[in-house]
Amino acid sequence: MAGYPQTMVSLKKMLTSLTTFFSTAFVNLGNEFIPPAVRSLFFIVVHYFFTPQFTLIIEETAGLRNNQIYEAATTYLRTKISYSSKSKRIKVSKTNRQEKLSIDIVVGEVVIDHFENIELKWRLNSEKEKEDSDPHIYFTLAFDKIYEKDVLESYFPYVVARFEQIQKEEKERMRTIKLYSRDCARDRPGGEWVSINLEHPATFEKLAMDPALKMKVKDDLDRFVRRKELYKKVGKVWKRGYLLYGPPGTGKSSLIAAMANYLKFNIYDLNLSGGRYSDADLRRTLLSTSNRSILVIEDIDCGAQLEDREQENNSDTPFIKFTLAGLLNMIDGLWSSSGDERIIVFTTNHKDRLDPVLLRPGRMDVHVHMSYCTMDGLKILASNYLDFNCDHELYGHIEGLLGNVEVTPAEIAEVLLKKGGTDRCCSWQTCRIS
Ligand SMILES: Nc1ncnc2c1ncn2[C@@H]1O[C@H](COP(=O)(O)OP(=O)(O)OP(=O)(O)O)[C@@H](O)[C@H]1O
Repeated sequence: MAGYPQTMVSLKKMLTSLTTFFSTAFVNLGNEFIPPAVRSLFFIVVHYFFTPQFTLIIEETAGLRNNQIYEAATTYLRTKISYSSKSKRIKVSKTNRQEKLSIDIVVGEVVIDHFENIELKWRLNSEKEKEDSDPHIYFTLAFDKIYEKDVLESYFPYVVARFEQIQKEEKERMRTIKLYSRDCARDRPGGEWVSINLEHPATFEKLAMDPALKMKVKDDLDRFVRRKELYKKVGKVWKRGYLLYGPPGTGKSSLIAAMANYLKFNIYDLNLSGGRYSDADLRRTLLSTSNRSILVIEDIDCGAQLEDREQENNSDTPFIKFTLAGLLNMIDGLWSSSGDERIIVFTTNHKDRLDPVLLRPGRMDVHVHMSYCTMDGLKILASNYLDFNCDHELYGHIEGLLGNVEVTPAEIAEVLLKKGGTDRCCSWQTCRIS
């Protein structure tokens, strides 16, 4: 209470004592005679009149710098506006780059927030010193005086933390995902990473694959990104390996794009058959990938370029052909010192050709079988390409056909792409799986 005038302290004590006295007396005397509804009304009135309110003023700047609380409140209160019954007007806007409407508090409006059991009334104010001067905009925050310490020591840090979290999420949403591949035209053996923006529209929702498997992959990714502390605790490199296997055209590349879009991770596409790498080249290549990324090594069964380590005789530079196991050991070694939140995805059309040692957990933790099209997959494709979302009389017939033929989602997508856009119902009737 240091810094408060003595009269304020006495006033506070008196009001608090009065509140306590009236409440106790009322409880003791009234419990038997007064109906509960009247009793609660009494408590509201007592609380309203006898608990002193305290108001804080939060200006836009603190000296020459921005006031962090003001900035945090502006963002934080947007998440509270719709819940506040007191707001009669809100500001709404949307630019053509925004997906959603953004809403803002309007000058003069009150936004109510609750923190633990404290009710907090925010109000945005505007004042002009002179007719032609710029308006002075500031927040006031009113609450019961008894919670002063809680507001200053717990509520404000909470608002700032929420603001930082919202900002982080916003940044993640806006992040452009890059697809890196090797530019082998450069002088260096193995080339350099060059990037383009990944504009692959694949999402988990649009992928034609077994719904349970899709959910399993999504859950696994969620668990992986949440478990930073656990990986640290058990001394494991924070990485996860996926093996996607299945015939060509079943959506392995599409799944990788969906994973990148979902996690907002960049993709590094390492085509080992396209470059000639010495040990040092490969190490440099891997070290120049960033955290929060997916390293893709496609078609790992195409072993011609991944035979046993051997040195080529006809060159001064020791170019080396790698075994996959050698490459993975190198990755483990490098990432154990510099890699965080890394995903490595291998694809193959022939899982059976891979050395079982490579398939063990820790190397390839999750095996995902991308299969020929099933009825569930077909319905998703029909919805993607024809906006067709209900059952169709032909579905029974198609299900029978799918049981007898092996057709990839890519093949079906191709047919639907040709048919889509015209008369949808008619085109659906004429799609044939042959
Ligand atoms: N499961 C799927 N869901 C939705 N679309 C798919 C699926 N599989 C294939 N497609 C469509 O077919 C195209 C080719 O598929 P994709 O390249 O993902 O297959 P892949 O299994 O990676 O083939 P490959 O083994 O030849 O690389 C995709 O761009 C997409 O339009």
